[in-house]
Amino acid sequence: MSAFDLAKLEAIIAERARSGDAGSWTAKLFAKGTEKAAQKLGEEAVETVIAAVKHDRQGLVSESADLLYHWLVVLALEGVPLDEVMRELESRTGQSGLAEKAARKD
Ligand SMILES: N=c1c2ncn([C@@H]3O[C@H](COP(=O)(O)OP(=O)(O)OP(=O)(O)O)[C@@H](O)[C@H]3O)c2ncn1[C@@H]1O[C@H](COP(=O)(O)O)[C@@H](O)[C@H]1O
Repeated sequence: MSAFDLAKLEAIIAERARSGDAGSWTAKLFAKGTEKAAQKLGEEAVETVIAAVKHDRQGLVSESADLLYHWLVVLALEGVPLDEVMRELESRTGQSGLAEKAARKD
């Protein structure tokens, strides 16, 4: 299991965004804003789907990494911390999550 995780990538993205470094893809995306970053996110999602349906295992790994990176960039641009998404996912697990889901259907 890799020691790398999405929280570490989120921290790297925040640091690179602040850097304004001309050689930084992250800084360039931040300068262009949510619309461009969300467009890239959509492209990476489509490329991930294509790799999956082609059963291209290495492509699926590589496109998934691109997808997660661009997803975190969009979250950061919109001021949504990764932890908020994790808490949302957590709320959907176990009994309390199921109870909430049932309540939403009423
Ligand atoms: N994980 C990533 C990551 N995944 C994808 N990309 C970049 O996303 C870009 C877009 O991918 P595409 O396949 O669409 O490339 P492209 O065809 O050149 O792009 P367009 O022509 O469509 O604009 C590429 O330039 C990739 O390098 C990433 N760029 C950065 N990171 C992480 O962010 C860190 C900081 O990077 P910089 O901001 O570049 O310093 C890195 O150390 C990595 O940890």
